[in-house]
Amino acid sequence: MLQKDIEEVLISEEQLQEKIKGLGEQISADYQDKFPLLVGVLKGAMPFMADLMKRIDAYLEIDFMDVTSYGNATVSSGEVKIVKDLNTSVEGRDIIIVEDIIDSGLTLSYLVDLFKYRKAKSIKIITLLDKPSGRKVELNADYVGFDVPDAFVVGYGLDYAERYRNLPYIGVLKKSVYSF
Ligand SMILES: O=P(O)(O)OC[C@H]1O[C@H](OP(=O)(O)OP(=O)(O)O)[C@H](O)[C@@H]1O
Ligand code: HPA
Ligand SMILES: [Mg+2]
Repeated sequence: MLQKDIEEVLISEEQLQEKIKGLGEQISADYQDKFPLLVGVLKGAMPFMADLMKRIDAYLEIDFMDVTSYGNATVSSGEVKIVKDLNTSVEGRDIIIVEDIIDSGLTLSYLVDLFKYRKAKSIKIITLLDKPSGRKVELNADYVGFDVPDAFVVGYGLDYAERYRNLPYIGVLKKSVYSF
């Protein structure tokens, strides 16, 4: 049913799980002697966060922030709004921000500045997808799953107008779905 709106499957369910296993192993090794706080950025990062945390073999805590800047559009409004803040203090903590995608970079640069201001001890970024062609501010992740081309992608947490988050793979949306 949903598949009729998809132009092309970019990353299959199997490819996603294989990559996430590898990312989990890297983080396990890097944080063996630490006690990181994983901050999932809602709503998009929810499936990635759930799968990733199960692949990390280290003591950790999780928390979530809900920020939004796209609304129902395919380009960022440029204004990042906090819809829900953390319940946990970040002061003195090793923070790992967990994102589904870096596109313009505006969401993450806002969060990195916020956590610096709140005196985090260290801040690292893990993103499942990176779209370098979309960047409006300079920003690089410490751990990246896959680079994606200059197209609006959906699935595995990523939405268009709140839909398609429940697709189990990453796909490119048909242009006819959002330009009419
Ligand atoms: O690098 P950027 O251009 O800032 O784009 C990336 C952000 O945009 C999307 O979130 P969105 O604001 O759509 O909220 P959502 O996760 O609830 O869909 C996505 O999930 C990232 O958080
Ligand atoms: O390509 C995208 N798809 C879904 N959400 C997004 N948020 C930024 N870029 C994207
Ligand atoms: Mg969105």
